[in-house]
Amino acid sequence: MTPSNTARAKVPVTVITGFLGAGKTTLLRHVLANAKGRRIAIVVNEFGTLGIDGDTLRACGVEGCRDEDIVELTNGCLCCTVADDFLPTMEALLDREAAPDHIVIETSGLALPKPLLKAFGWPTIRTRMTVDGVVTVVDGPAVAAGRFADDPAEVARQQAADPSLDHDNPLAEVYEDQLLSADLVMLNKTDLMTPAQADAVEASIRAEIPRVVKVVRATDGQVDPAILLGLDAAAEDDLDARPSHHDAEGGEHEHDDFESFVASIPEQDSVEGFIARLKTLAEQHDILRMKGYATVRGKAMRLAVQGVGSRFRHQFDRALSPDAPRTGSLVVIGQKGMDQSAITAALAQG
Ligand SMILES: Nc1nc2c(ncn2[C@@H]2O[C@H](COP(=O)(O)OP(=O)(O)OP(=O)(O)O)[C@@H](O)[C@H]2O)c(=O)[nH]1
Repeated sequence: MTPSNTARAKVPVTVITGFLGAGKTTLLRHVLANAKGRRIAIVVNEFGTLGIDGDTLRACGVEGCRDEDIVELTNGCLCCTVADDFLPTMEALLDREAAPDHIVIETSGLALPKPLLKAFGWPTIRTRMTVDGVVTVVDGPAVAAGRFADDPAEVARQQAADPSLDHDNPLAEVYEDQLLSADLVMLNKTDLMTPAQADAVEASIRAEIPRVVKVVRATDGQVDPAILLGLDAAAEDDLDARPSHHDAEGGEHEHDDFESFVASIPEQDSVEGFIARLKTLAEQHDILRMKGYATVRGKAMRLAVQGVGSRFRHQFDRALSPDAPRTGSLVVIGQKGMDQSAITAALAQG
């Protein structure tokens, strides 16, 4: 049986990765809205315990996106919970009466894709699925603003002190590992960039990856799914071409460079005042990501809030039941050592 026939006997899996807030869920909603009758199962992995992404997808109201087709794995990165969570989840999807035509896995924004790709070598799933491709979503403006770049002087200083160290910037390591595993890179949020900035970011992406990968530019993940699904990469058999900062450590890695917590939000007086306070908090505490829901005095709808760094989007997304508590919750994700009590106290103000 030729490889492509063998691959056809397997359910194709697309891994969507990319740093916190790059636009993975937004892309996923777009793929689902344009599934063209394909039965797509979704596995959503969250770093925090509040399943915001799964909730966002369920709210998308897309015909091809049934609740039972969305599997949420919260509280930990798939790359660390492969044996406990990931494998049983994938086997359960395959054992369904009507197995999906395609499975799409959205990793957490802090996941390192390579350990996940290795899991597809496990005997129980190796003969039944193949990694059709790894799609890495890049937050273009964040890269343009140097969010993941190392300070060259600092790296030189550290390397002078310890030649084996290439950098210890946890943001850069995660970002680079997510690029190094890619079959296709989606340079997203081009609406927030000049063409020259997008060109520079694309050049930096290509310089980072030691092989030719396709780079597509997008806004709100609006890329034809036919470009993303059907790459036929069999990435599980191509691991050597996808180096990782953590190969040297035997593939083991922790996420103790980052932390997340869920903060309760009392009813807010106004949307404007609430968002302005969130922006200030994100800047003061270098918060990487905030996402969740709030209630606003006099409003019968729930306010969905999404923050990437100090950039926020919000919308009233669904009606609140009259007897629902007038409180909200926000997942806050940052680097280790962020002042959780100060952030919690600031968010506790109405
Ligand atoms: N301006 C702009 N905002 C975008 C674009 N794509 C996504 N966003 C916004 O960026 C925020 C994060 O988008 P998500 O799709 O939730 O990002 P994510 O990668 O799934 O985030 P995590 O799962 O937390 O890592 C949301 O407010 C989106 O509306 C884009 O192309 N342009």
